[in-house]
Amino acid sequence: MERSPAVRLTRETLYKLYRSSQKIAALTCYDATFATLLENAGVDILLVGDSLGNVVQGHTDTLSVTLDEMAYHTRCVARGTSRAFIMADMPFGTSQISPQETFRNAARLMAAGAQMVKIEGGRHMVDTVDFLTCRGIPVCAHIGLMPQSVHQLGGYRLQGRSEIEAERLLEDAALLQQAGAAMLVMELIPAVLAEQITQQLAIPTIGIGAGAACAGQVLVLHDMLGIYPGTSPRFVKNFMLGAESVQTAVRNYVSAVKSGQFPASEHRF
Ligand SMILES: Nc1nc(=O)c2c([nH]1)NC[C@@H]1CN(c3ccc(C(=O)N[C@@H](CCC(=O)O)C(=O)O)cc3)CN21
Ligand SMILES: CC(C)C(=O)C(=O)O
Ligand SMILES: [Mg+2]
Repeated sequence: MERSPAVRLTRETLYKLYRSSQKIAALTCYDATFATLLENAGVDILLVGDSLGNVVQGHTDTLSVTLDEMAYHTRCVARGTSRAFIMADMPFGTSQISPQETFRNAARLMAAGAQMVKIEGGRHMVDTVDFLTCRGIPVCAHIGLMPQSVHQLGGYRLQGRSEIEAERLLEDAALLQQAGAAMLVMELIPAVLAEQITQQLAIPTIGIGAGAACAGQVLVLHDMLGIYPGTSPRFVKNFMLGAESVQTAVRNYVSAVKSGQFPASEHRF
């Protein structure tokens, strides 16, 4: 039975895709026009990413993006959609102090139209994930390369290379799921590790630079349209090449994710 069009795609619908082994297609989105386009092209999750610091604001990292800015872009995306699932990033500095403060900040993004917030961090975010989840805010955890920690990590580098690092990420994933995380984004980790983590978990994993075994994939919109200046990371594919319109490019991305064709071996580590 089709739900009424007024009802937004729910987390249960995403879980249904996951349980029936259908891949979840996600893209970042920052405004109403693209929100409508992506929704009509079949994108399951619109992520209002703090990557807007790079692609919208022209910064070289995501660190200066504010909660007000995230709420503004979340409102723009929400107005452009009627059924897409909207996830919003908690920007740098809004989830680090305490679970209480994080809840207050996350509530702003939920009020702006998000159905779930995403928080960068491993085991040290367990209390926060539990606090939010118990109080009605679904959380997507984000491990591996955490761009908000770029100065700690020493660059946008592949994570989980050594056995010790890989073991730690496996444990982080299990702890975050146990704390109530509804989904898990894994960024820039070896494909075999992402596969192991995906198999270990009962919640959907969404990969970016994490191979094809994840339950879903996400890319930055401007990267997959080939319009972000500079050289792209290895995990990016330009879907505008050979496509006659933006709509077609996005549709091709959705089918490539659903069929498991993307990411191919040249996009993995
Ligand atoms: N436009 C855009 N796309 C993104 O994917 C993105 C942003 N902005 N802003 C926030 C972070 C930064 N990200 C990045 C940035 C650079 C690399 C990168 O250059 N990676 C190289 C080296 C990997 C390695 O071998 O260690 C690569 O080839 O993928 C990866 C992720 C991901 N996020
Ligand atoms: C790349 C995705 C996962 C993200 O966090 C963002 O766009 O900010
Ligand atoms: Mg982000």
